[in-house]
Amino acid sequence: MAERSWSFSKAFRNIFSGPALITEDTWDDLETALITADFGPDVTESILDQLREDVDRHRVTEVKELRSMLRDAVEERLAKYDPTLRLSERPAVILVVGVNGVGKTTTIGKFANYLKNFDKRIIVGAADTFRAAAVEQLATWADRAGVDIVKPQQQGQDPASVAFQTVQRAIEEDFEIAIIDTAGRLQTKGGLMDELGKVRRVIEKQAPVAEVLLVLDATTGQNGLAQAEAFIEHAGVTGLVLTKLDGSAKGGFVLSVQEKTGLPIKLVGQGEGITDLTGFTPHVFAQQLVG
Ligand SMILES: Nc1nc2c(ncn2[C@@H]2O[C@H](COP(=O)(O)OP(=O)(O)OP(=O)(O)O)[C@@H](O)[C@H]2O)c(=O)[nH]1
Repeated sequence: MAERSWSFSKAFRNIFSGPALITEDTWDDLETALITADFGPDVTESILDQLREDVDRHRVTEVKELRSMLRDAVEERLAKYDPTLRLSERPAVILVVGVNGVGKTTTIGKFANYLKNFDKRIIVGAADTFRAAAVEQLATWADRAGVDIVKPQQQGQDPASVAFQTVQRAIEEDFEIAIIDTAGRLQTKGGLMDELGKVRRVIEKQAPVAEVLLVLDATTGQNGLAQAEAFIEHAGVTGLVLTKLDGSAKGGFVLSVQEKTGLPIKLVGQGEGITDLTGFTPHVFAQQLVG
């Protein structure tokens, strides 16, 4: 398996190249490595406490044993959150939200393509109506994925009306899943949330919202999280999508973002291609992260 940019194994290799027995230096090195990988101070401390306890209890003395212990600790923490997408409603309406440029439109294209592999009938809605380019970008992705799209009739049309029309078409024409793109610009927090609130209310006249997915750019780490705070507080987010993990050196963000937000990661983007999106599997992820 190719080593990923965010994998922790390089840092771990450095720890391995030191003495074979666990010393205070080992713990210092491990702490530095965890912080560098953006686990954040709280998660780092908590993992170290847990490992020290386990090392004492099981009388572990060798550095190499720490690796599998760390892998298990990371997996156990990742698995506390349920990554299952709730798509059983008909239609299952998914709202995709997040700040500018995090990869919402790209994610929708990849996600539509991924769902098509399960023989689902998908429609996407371009409710980011302020930028003509945003609508065209989604149309290109819809085309690539081979799914239908509802576009605004004119630029600047009320996003809620595009969302309404998307869900209406889904119901009338038996689409199983409707994925709605929303504007990413960070206006005043109030304006943005009013707009999203309206989109939601209008959808709910016809069908419940199955998922509100908040897209986060993994390369921005903890900063990106601060920017997305308004969505987490007000948009009724049900799950996270981490994009651009392929360009990130900070795999620890994956764990700290779940613990900080209390929200499960449901999808992971690792590239710009249409197949570069996967579901989130704690076991696989912990394996790739720790090595
Ligand atoms: N490397 C990499 N690039 C990505 C990934 N996801 C998205 N991108 C790139 O990120 C850039 C922004 O993606 P968009 O999908 O336009 O982002 P957006 O959130 O819809 O942007 P706005 O509509 O402006 O809010 C594009 O150049 C994408 O190709 C990913 O997983 N990996």
